[in-house]
Amino acid sequence: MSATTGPGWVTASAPAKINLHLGVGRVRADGFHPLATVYQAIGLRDEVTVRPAPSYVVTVDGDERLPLDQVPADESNLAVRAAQLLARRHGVDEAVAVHISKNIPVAGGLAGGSADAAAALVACDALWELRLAREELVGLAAQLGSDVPFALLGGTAVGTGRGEVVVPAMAPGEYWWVVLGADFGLATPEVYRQFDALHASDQVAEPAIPEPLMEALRSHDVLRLGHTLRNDLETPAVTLHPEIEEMLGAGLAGTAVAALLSGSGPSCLFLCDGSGHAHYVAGELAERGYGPVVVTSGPVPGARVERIGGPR
Ligand SMILES: C[C@](O)(CO)[C@H](O)COP(=O)(O)OP(=O)(O)OC[C@H]1O[C@@H](n2ccc(N)nc2=O)[C@H](O)[C@@H]1O
Ligand SMILES: Nc1ncnc2c1ncn2[C@@H]1O[C@H](COP(=O)(O)OP(=O)(O)OP(=O)(O)O)[C@@H](O)[C@H]1O
Repeated sequence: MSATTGPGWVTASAPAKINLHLGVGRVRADGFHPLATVYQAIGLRDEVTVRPAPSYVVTVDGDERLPLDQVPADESNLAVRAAQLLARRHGVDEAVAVHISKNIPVAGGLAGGSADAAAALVACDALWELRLAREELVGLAAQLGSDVPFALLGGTAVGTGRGEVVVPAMAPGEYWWVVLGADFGLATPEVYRQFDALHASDQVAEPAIPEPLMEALRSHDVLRLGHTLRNDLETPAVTLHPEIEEMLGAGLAGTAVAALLSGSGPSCLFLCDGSGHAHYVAGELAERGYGPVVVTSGPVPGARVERIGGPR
């Protein structure tokens, strides 16, 4: 199929994700770790625009505080891989130019590449007028990366398997977060390898979702949620980069309800009691020279079409 009608371009957005709980089990035979995680999509988001082009190309702009030159500008970019996978599966022989407007820290543990892939899937679905069911897109998403299905779903959700099996969770109300970026990145596989090294001689329990956390979410109890946040990758990440410990402590000294490493790091998250409190904590961090700092809230919806231009 090569479309000659339809939209001229499509822009989709995709949110960053955080893990309110990241329980990690012993590495599986396929090299992935079994997870029991609770994801939340937050307001910090990238936008991905696709338009027909003679070949696959990618351009990037966005928040100038980010190392935008570290986002791959070739076919290794996860958004391009998403577009190519969708085209291959549905017999589309048209290539697209992909433009990413980036706000999510790169290699920061906030699943920015996964967000871009999810946005590219929904944008290309609209551009090529495929109108696929969400479940079909979720199936493709899982082939692109463990975090990509959640980037499509959004909200608050429980993730199992290697993180790709996602089920919405009951979590009414909103939560306010301060996201503190680092001036270095962390490679996810390296952090998982460090987890393995630290647990080489332990019994690693099967990961499970803690009921007190789910109860705190159901009753929208911010203080209780703060007591139940946990990330099994925090110690491995701190072992690799001890300065993360200082970053986490800085938010707590700034009176955050709780501090947590985001995913595989190095971004740090501070749970706050409302918008005013979050802006206060962010101000405290910035005053002490920490940054970049972003105030955001969650949950928000997953990847979705924002604007459509055209016709061709
Ligand atoms: C840390 C998290 O962000 C938490 O949500 C994810 O587990 C990472 O998900 P992701 O970046 O989408 O990861 P993938 O692209 O699927 O895998 C990249 C690499 O991370 C490691 N990996 C990932 C997921 C998982 N459950 N176990 C792993 O060990 C593997 O070395 C894998 O080769
Ligand atoms: N669209 C993209 N945006 C950012 N990085 C990308 C993208 N596509 C591929 N990458 C590569 O993926 C690596 C990880 O980037 P990403 O920003 O997704 O990290 P992350 O948030 O730590 O990932 P995760 O939390 O999913 O493990 C980058 O170093 C980069 O080389």
